[in-house]
Amino acid sequence: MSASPILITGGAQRLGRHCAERLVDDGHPVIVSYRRERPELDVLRERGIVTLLADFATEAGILDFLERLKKETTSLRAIVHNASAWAPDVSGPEAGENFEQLFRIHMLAPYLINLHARELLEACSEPHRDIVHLTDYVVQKGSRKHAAYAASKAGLDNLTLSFAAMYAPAIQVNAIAPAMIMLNEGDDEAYAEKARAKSVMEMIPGPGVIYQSLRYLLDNRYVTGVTLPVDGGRHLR
Ligand SMILES: NC(=O)C1=CN([C@@H]2O[C@H](COP(=O)(O)OP(=O)(O)OC[C@H]3O[C@@H](n4cnc5c(N)ncnc54)[C@H](OP(=O)(O)O)[C@@H]3O)[C@@H](O)[C@H]2O)C=CC1
Ligand SMILES: Nc1nc2c(c(=O)[nH]1)N=C([C@H](O)[C@@H](O)CO)CN2
Repeated sequence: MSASPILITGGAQRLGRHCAERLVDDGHPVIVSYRRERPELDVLRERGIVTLLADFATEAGILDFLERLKKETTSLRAIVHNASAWAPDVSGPEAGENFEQLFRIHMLAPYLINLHARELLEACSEPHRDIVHLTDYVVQKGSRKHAAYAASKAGLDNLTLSFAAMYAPAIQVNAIAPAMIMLNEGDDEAYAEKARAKSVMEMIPGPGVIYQSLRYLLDNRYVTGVTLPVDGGRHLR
């Protein structure tokens, strides 16, 4: 019997892409969802990664993705909810739509995918099945410029508890809460220096630390309903 794939949403770039490639290196079949076509996706396809188009900005987009996911596979080893928009708050008439879009990407998509793909996880013949939510350190603290983003990630963090209780013991459900893992294009040295100074580890570690955390959750048989902070000790500053 062939191994069940691991689904990573928003896996075309940065942390999701790094995890997808490392999982393939470790021998796992992988499915990634992507929103925008780009040449880098061909590199993933050449490595055997299945790529599925998905836009979680609308409920229809989420349900359409689920339909195509079920045509692609009959089982899943794990789901990693990584897709995200780090959209700043806006004022004026677009504020409500911005909030609702972040709610759909960070909360409604994981909620509906967890509900509708439960049967795929239960069909996995391996002993471990996992759901992992990528949240954010700001869930604890709020954010002056990304309040809607932080609130929707806080909702995702809370869903970790409910799904962990609902799906135990068959499926473990946990969250990873990162802070400053990778700079964005256009961030300058002054921004990087400020970012490094926010944690006691004083570094910008890169995506390897997220893969290590994901690997830990995938391999562990007794951890569920927890949020694993990966933030360089922000609370100690
Ligand atoms: N990077 C960091 O330092 C930190 C990251 N995190 C969290 O870790 C996770 C990964 O971070 P990072 O790699 O930086 O994330 P990115 O900002 O690179 O986003 C990941 C993917 O989400 C996809 N996405 C965005 N909007 C939608 C949508 N409407 N529908 C479907 N997919 C969408 C994008 O797809 P496409 O590219 O195809 O448009 C993108 O590739 C995220 O959940 C993030 O919030 C938390 C704290 C710090
Ligand atoms: N979806 C995303 N979420 C976050 C990103 C990002 O690029 N995409 N970036 C951050 C920052 O690195 C932040 O941790 C430091 O300013 C947070 N979330």
